[in-house]
Formats: sequence, structure tokens, C-alpha cells
Amino acid sequence: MCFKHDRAVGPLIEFFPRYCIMPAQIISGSETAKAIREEIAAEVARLKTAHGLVPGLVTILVGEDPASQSYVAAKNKTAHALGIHSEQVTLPAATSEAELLGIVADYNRNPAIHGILVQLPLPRHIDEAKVLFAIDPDKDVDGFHPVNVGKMMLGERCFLPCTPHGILELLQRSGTETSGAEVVVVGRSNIVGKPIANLMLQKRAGGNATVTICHTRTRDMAFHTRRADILIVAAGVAKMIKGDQIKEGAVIIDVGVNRIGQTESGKALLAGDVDFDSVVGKAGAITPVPGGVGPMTITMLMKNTLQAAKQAAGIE
Ligand SMILES: Nc1nc(=O)c2c([nH]1)NC[C@@H]1CN(c3ccc(C(=O)N[C@@H](CCC(=O)O)C(=O)O)cc3)C=[N+]21
Repeated sequence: MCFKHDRAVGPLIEFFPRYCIMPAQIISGSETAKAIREEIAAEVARLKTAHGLVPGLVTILVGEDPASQSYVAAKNKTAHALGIHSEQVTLPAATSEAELLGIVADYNRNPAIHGILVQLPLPRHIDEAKVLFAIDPDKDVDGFHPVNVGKMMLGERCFLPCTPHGILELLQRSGTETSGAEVVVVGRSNIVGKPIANLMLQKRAGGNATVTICHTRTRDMAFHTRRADILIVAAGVAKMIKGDQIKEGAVIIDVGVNRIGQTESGKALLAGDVDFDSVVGKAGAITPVPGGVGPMTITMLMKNTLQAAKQAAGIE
């Protein structure tokens, strides 16, 4: 029951403290990811029985960034739980570009591996684009190779980048109507901002929205974010979007994963790019951090690996 806009009960608001105002629906990435993982596990089991096929993923990590280590560990753990074969290659930060390219070439030829993920960011002495371009587009389960990026732009069948793919699933499965909606994306990265804006625009991906992209040079960010029916924030700045910068009832997708401190037990304390506390009483729906987009990203990597294995084996 929401008393907030009911004029008839306006005076009642005096007697109802703030906690009576209906908070946003929480769009749980963890729950949605769990449901999709069950679908994937069932399909992996079917492939094994019917075709003797086991999807294989390799994750390649260069260096010792703790956040990257924890993401890669989570990816391998999830793969294992779903029956996907997974290999983890961990290389010292001093690994040369040539060595890394050699390892990628080996996995391009390895028939047991259908998906290759090189964890980003790479150390500065390695040209990231060169490495991503070296991955066989048919094994590019991250969807970062220019062939897949180009196909995505054209609405052709391809591997969709995992985070935008996860956002599409979250919107669809939470029943959020994107067609004709004002979608505002904050952030223009190749990994999230640019691709999600494109997918939201597309007919093929089901977006059909009117899309605005904001970035560091945007003159009046709040002017744009306040117009959004769906606001997707991937800026990498902790709690940058406050309640007064959104529209009442908007659907908020928070892509940020910022480490803002440590709990007493030494676990990383995470915050999104959205100031959850100031937004939750005003938004219609919101993804939390943690437990929102992050688990979906990993799940879509599994889905892409499954798709890669089926394509390699000519199964559909
Ligand atoms: N080649 C490549 N592909 C990637 O997909 C890729 C990458 N490089 N580099 C870094 C970003 C970041 N990323 C995340 C994945 C899962 C969570 C995730 O599951 N987060 C949990 C919390 C996990 C925690 O405690 O840190 C959550 O939001 O609930 C977050 C971030 C994938 N990335």
C-alpha cells in the first residue's frame, strides 16, 4: 500500500512516518541468475548425454589484482557447478604480450575449449586490443572481438557481451517494458555503456527504446537522468546517482561494483554507482549491489560458453 501520492489520504501522511512509503521493487540478480543457471545446467547435462559434449571455458588472468582474482575464481566456480569444464591460467604481471598471444593461439586450436576469456584490465605493457583481436571470434564468449561487436551492432547473431546481456535478461524477466521507453545510460565504456545503449536501441535485441548516453563531458547529467524511465548506470563512481537525480517510479539498473572499504571480518564492502538509500524510496524498481548485475554477468558467460560449444559441434 502506498500513501505517497494518494491525495485523499494526504493528511494521513502526518501520521505515517517515512517507512510507510512504498520502496522500490528489488530486482534480484542473484535470484534471476539462479534460475538461468538451472536452465544452463540442464542443457549441459543434456548435451553430455545426447552428444558426449562438455562445454569448455578457459579464463586467463595476468597479474595479481585482488578484484580480478576474485572475479576469475567466481567464474571458474560457477562453471564447475554447472558441469562446464573450466581451466584457469594465472600468469605473472611481467608476462610479455608475445607470451600471452602464444597462449591465446594455443587455446584457439584446443578442441576441448569453446570459450576463451582474458580478464581485463591487462597490465599496461600489454596492448589489450591486440590480445582481444587475437581470440578466435567463435570462442570469444566475452563478445569483445570486433567481429562480434560489429555483428552486435548490425543485429546479427553473435556472442553478446556478458554484462549488457545480463541486463537484457534482468529487464525481460522482471517484466520491464523497454519498447518506446526513455532509456538513459550513464557511462560509455566498450564493455557496458556502448553495447547496452546499442542493444536498448535495437529492434533485434528487443530494446526498441529511445536512448541517451551520458558521460564525463555531459553538461547537465541530472537533466538527462531525471527523464529516464529506465536508468542504467555504469560510470565506475561510487554512489554518484542520488534520489533527486531520478524520476519517480523509474527502473534503475546499477552496474557499479566499487570497493568502498572492508567489513570487520576483512571482506570487501561494495557499493554501486547509485546511492541506493536515497533512491530506493523513489524508484519503481532497482538492482542491488551486490546481488544485482554482477551475478548475471557471470551467468551470461556460462550461457555464451554453452552456445559456443553447441556452435562448434553444429548442434542447435
Ligand atoms: N574479460 C573480462 N570479462 C568480464 O566480464 C570482466 C572483466 N574482464 N573484467 C572485470 C569486469 C567486472 N566483472 C564482474 C563480474 C561479476 C561481478 C559479481 O559477481 N559481483 C558480485 C559481488 C562479487 C564481489 O564480492 O566482489 C555482485 O555484484 O553481487 C562483478 C564484476 C566482470 N568483468
